[in-house]
Amino acid sequence: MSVFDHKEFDNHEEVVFCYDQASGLKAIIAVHDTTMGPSLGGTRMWDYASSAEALTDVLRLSRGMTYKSALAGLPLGGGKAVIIGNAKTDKSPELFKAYGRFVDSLGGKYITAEDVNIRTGDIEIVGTQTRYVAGTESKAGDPSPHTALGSYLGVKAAAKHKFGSDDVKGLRIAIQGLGAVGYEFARLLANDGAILTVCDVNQEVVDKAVKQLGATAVGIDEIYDVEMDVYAPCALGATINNDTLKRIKALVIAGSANNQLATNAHDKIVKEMGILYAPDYVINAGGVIHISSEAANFSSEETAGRVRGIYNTLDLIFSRATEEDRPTGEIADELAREILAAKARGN
Ligand SMILES: NC(=O)c1ccc[n+]([C@@H]2O[C@H](COP(=O)([O-])OP(=O)(O)OC[C@H]3O[C@@H](n4cnc5c(N)ncnc54)[C@H](O)[C@@H]3O)[C@@H](O)[C@H]2O)c1
Repeated sequence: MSVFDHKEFDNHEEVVFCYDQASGLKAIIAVHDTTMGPSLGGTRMWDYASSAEALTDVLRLSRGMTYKSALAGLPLGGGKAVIIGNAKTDKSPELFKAYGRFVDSLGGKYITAEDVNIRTGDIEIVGTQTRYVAGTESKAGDPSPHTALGSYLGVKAAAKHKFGSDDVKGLRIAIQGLGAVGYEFARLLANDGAILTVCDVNQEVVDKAVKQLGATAVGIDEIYDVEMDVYAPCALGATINNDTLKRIKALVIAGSANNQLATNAHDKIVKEMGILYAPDYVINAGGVIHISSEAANFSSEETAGRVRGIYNTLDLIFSRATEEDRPTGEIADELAREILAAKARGN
């Protein structure tokens, strides 16, 4: 089957298959859309069962980056790359150098950064072969605090629409995952008087949240059953699915995780259940805003202002979804397409 007939093909501008025999590199770079600017998106390393699975992932993820950056108001397009391989056994300096040469061959159409299983150290090696890298330790650094801030503001915007006030004091928030983003997100909410229930596979961070944030700890499978106003997925993808929706009692879903909905159909299902869902790529855009500050030369004030803008973007999405009685994810996609169309027309 050709890429053009692939179900996830969405007018991608360029899809590059990268192979380097000496290092064993097998990667796919997908540049989805450069209407707004050069495409930016992380590189993911995953032991895909097949190259077809890798292609599906990179086509879908690169399209998501176009929408994410457009709605975050960034002068950047959407791209993404996947390296096919086992992150524990297949990484080598030669592999990342070979990959860097492929990134460089695109002449700046694609700027790469970290994603799942890729660390800043790996990107530093890529950066020895190309200047089209972002999110390195020596430049923008860790995006997680900005992702946490944007997600916290997203909860406030959702609370305003669902509960009539964006004050989170007294709101019962169930947080799944207390990692780089989740812990800071929890801290911001606890500071405002939210009542937290948390879980993580790492007992150390759970104990810390209990002690420092006054959170209640539950087991990783119990999180779906607790009494909550807001469910905040901050760990895994696809936790909003047919099974968990039978258990989640929240009226708001707002968290930092990527790909929260198991399928696109769950956008409509949560709406019909009366749950207000903050579309994942909108609420967690703080990270890409942070990383793009390097590629787009934003000052730290401008970056922070753009992260704060996530509140207004979600406010707009929630208002339009209510007025038109439509799912929030559908509205977010539509707004992103409107931004791209206006730019293409030169407005
Ligand atoms: N870091 C960013 O700036 C950023 C930006 C956008 C989106 N995201 C998304 O936000 C989520 C969190 O990112 P992060 O950077 O904090 O990652 P992280 O790896 O630092 O934290 C993830 C946490 O989830 C925990 N976890 C794993 N499996 C779990 C389970 N079954 N139940 C509960 N907890 C579990 C881990 O122990 C870890 O503490 C991810 O989905 C990520 O893709 C992160």
